[in-house]
Amino acid sequence: MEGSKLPKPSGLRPPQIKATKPLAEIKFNRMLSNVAAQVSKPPINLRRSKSVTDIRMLMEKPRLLSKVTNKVQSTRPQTSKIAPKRKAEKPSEEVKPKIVKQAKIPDWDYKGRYNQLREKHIVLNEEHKKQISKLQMLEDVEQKYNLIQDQHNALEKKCKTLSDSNKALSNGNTHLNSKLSELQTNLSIRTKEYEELKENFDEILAKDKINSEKIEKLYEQNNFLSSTLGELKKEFNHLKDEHEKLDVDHTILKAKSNKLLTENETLSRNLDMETRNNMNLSNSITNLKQDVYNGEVLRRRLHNLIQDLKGNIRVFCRVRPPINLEEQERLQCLINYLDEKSLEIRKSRESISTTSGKPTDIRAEFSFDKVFEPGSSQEEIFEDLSQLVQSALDGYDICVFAYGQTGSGKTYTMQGGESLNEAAGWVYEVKASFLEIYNETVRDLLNPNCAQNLEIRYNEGKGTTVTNLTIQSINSADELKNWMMIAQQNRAVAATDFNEHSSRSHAVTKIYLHGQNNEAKVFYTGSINLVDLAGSESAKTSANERLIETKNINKSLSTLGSVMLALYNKEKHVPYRNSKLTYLLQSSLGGNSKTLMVVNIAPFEECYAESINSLRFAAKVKEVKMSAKRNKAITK
Ligand SMILES: Nc1ncnc2c1ncn2[C@@H]1O[C@H](COP(=O)(O)OP(=O)(O)OP(=O)(O)O)[C@@H](O)[C@H]1O
Repeated sequence: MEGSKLPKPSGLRPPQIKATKPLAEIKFNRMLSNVAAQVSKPPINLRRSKSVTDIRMLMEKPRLLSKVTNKVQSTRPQTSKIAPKRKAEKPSEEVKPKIVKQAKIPDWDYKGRYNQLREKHIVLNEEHKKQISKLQMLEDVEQKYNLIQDQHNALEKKCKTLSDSNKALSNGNTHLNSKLSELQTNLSIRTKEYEELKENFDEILAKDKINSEKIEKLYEQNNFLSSTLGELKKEFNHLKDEHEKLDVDHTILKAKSNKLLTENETLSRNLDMETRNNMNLSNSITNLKQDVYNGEVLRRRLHNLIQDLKGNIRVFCRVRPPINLEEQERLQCLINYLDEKSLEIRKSRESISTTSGKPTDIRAEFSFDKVFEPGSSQEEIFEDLSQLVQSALDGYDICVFAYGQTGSGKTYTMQGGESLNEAAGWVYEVKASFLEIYNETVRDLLNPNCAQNLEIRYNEGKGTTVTNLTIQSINSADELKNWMMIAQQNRAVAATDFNEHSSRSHAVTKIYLHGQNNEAKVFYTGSINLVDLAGSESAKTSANERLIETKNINKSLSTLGSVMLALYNKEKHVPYRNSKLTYLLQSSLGGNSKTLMVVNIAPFEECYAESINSLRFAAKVKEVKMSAKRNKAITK
């Protein structure tokens, strides 16, 4: 400053200047060294001094400031709104005066030296100005520094406070840590407990689900039961009403009951008497039943005795009537029915000799067990036949033959009905078989197309049987008739000169009877053979093509006669085996049977010869006597 006020050099020789450093420079240097010494000293109160030495310090301020700022920042929370620190300013190098080394001017050259100094002065003057402005700036900085220092102090205080709080927090933290570990332990225990509880809870949930389902079902049941209960309540009310009514009735009935009880006691006494009477009656019934059975046994014995007395072979004669106008116009024999057992037969009047006036034909008289006139009915025939049926029911084998020439009425007679005796505690099981013998061959009339062989077998104990023969159970007379019709339709039918539908075979209907008396615990087995014989006309009257049939028929019929005769003569050998018919009927023609022969004759004169033959044959049969033995009664 002083330099700027230096006087202008005169034209004189410049004063001698010692070769020492200029004064300003020396001062300046001194100042700098002071500043340096101050800086190295311990901190000072910056406010106290505003000297140039302090300037040096001030130059150092940014560094201190930055240190303080850094400390404050490290203690201060990040959210502090303090303005960002200013960039520390390095001590400017421009402070040092830039002295250009110049060529050494000789001491004597004052002017030169003056100029040189002048230049230096100018430079230093400028430098001074700069330093002044910088000083000004430093003063500002100082103010700021003071402000910052205050802030720093405040911050330090705060920092201390914070440190204290930090310590307190640290202590708290330790406490909290111990608490935390405690809590963690608790937490693990609680977690375990929680897991257990969770498991329990899950179990409970599962149970709850099941229970919910059960509850739903129970709800449904409850609803159903509620509705049922409602209905039951209604019913209950209804029943209650009825119960009340019944109560009333009950009272009335009780009164009646008491009355009846009294009556009952009286009746009870009477009943005891009745029971005693009933027991007496029951005993009487048992005795009577026994009497009935004994009477039945006696009746059977007597019946059989009568049948025996009548003869085991009985012969009926039946004369059939002309059945239509044409037959009525035909010439007829003269038949006199002498009584119910005999008849006389002869040719019509036209046969009487015109010369002698005496009949030219043979006059014949026959006696039988019964003679049935043309007007007699099936019922009349059956009335007599039924005695034999009764014998069959009593355990005898019965054989009923219808003998006679073709068209004489054999089949008609055999088709008569029958009734079964179910009286006196007897129950009968009836079966039937139907067969025919045609040209010595046996055929099942219920199974005419049967391919199997039907063979007749005779067994001494069992009687005669036919292999593969159909034996049909019969439940009523109508059923039997029905089967008989079927069998009749299946018979071999062939036309003959005498009867268009004449049968050319022997038909045997066998009815098997099994009688059982459950009270007496006995049963009998008997049978009825209804034999519809083939026509008995002689061979000469038959058509040629039927000759073989006729021969077979006549052979079997003559064998039948021979068998009868042998039985009549009590011959040892009876020729049953000579024909299928006699072989089949062996057990029914022998000693253990009762036989009825119905000889049928036609009333026509042209049949006279055959009628005489038939009547003679029947008369012979009538002579045969047999002693029939009843099948043994089997007691259960
Ligand atoms: N007592 C009777 N009353 C009424 N009609 C009868 C009587 N007997 C037989 N007839 C009738 O005479 C006819 C011949 O009778 P039926 O066929 O019974 O003879 P048949 O001797 O059995 O002959 P065949 O040997 O050819 O079998 C039949 O039309 C039958 O109805």
